[in-house]
Amino acid sequence: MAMEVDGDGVDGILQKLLAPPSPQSMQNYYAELSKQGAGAGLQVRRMDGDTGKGVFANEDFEAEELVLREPPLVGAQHSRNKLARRLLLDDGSLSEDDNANHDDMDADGESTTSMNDEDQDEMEPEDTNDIDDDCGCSGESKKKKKALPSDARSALESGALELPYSDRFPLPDVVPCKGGCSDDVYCSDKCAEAAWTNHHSLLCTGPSSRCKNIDALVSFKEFTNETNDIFHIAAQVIAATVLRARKLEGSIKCKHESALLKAWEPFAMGFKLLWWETVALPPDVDPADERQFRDQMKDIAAQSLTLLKKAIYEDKYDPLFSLDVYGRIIGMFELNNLDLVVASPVEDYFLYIDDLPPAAKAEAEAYTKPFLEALGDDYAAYCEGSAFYTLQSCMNHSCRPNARAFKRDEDRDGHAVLLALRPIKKGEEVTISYIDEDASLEERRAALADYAFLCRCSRCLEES
Ligand SMILES: C[S@@+](CC[C@H](N)C(=O)[O-])C[C@H]1O[C@@H](n2cnc3c(N)ncnc32)[C@H](O)[C@@H]1O
Repeated sequence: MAMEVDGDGVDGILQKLLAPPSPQSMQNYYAELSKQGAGAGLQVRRMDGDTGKGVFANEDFEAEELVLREPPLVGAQHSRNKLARRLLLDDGSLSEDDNANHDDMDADGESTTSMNDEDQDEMEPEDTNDIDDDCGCSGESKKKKKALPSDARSALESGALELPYSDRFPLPDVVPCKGGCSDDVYCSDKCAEAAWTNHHSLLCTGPSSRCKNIDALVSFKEFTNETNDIFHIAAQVIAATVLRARKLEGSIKCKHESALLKAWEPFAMGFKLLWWETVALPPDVDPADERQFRDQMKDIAAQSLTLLKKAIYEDKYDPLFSLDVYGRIIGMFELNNLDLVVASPVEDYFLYIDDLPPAAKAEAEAYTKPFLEALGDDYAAYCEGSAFYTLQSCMNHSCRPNARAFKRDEDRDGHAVLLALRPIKKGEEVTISYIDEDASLEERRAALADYAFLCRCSRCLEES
């Protein structure tokens, strides 16, 4: 059945989905966000020249003052991190509970954020604020592990053994997915409900899923895990748009086109370039093979889209499922996302034991040592993912930034948190650094190549 269109035809709607938002719609959208309390004290404005839009202070901020705290629009834990954690659990970890809550970015838990530019082969977190770069990710364990004696594991599981001082480290509840899949778990019913309503009901592989072809969805997820996590996020964007468009049609009798465009609005605001044309050429690819490399990336994206379409395609929203839109969603994420790192409560527990006075430590370690040996370096495994934030993603880079992403003690969830690095005056642009700004001009330029622009900040202009 052909798509029922309201007037512009399928190509016209596709063009509207791909077009940058008009200054008026942008102003209305961000003003509405601000009314809802997001980014009060900030204003998004189009910049002079070709830098697109930027974020400006609408009030004075003191040094170290909170500039922005906002929830993610979409995000996911890296599948490699998830799989590694599952292996870790099978391998005899303390309890499945330590994996709770972090599979979804709305979850509670201590986390750090940083601008992310990782490629499919580079899963290292960069610049994770208050956590060392050597993150001890469970996928990269160095210390040799020792199998956990089975009696120790079963004693813990049956409740016969309680680890010393563990009552001081209450682990969050694990809320399973509403649809019955085992792909995701949540920290609360609210969190599970929000993900279900937003995107997960269409992307769930469990018995109550609203996806019409679960086998295809499973194939899509397997393909994504093997190739690039970014496709999980692109699927979330598409599913969220479809679900919102359906709701809008139901509630205000919007025709398909208007419902689709309205549902797409939050993503329409994001800065978008075609992913395969934007990614920086990896150092091991000969520049002479650049075209071939980009075509390969495009081909992988096309394969993943074919699988996703088999699972959740709706002909009335056909333009949303085009390769052009898919490539720009991925490009938007690649250029704008933040890394999110959630520290494991298991690490806090072992550090606490390590810090006990000698006698108490020796007594506690009689119980904890086999568990620590079974975990190896993974005792400190973080939950890592990345997410897209509406306002933070509008912030331009500066090699002399006046704000930075940082988690304070009270920021124990997946929100992006930005603090002023120095006093910021009303009317001044708020900027963050996407890279390590302590590097030389040449190194900074090389690092920013991943973001596909030549920096025109005041420092680069001075130094060049
Ligand atoms: C995360 S977005 C920032 C918001 C963006 N200006 C917009 O219109 O949505 C990153 C993009 O903004 C532009 N940009 C950010 N910082 C810049 C800078 N210092 N110099 C030149 N362009 C910059 C580049 O095009 C970059 O790819």
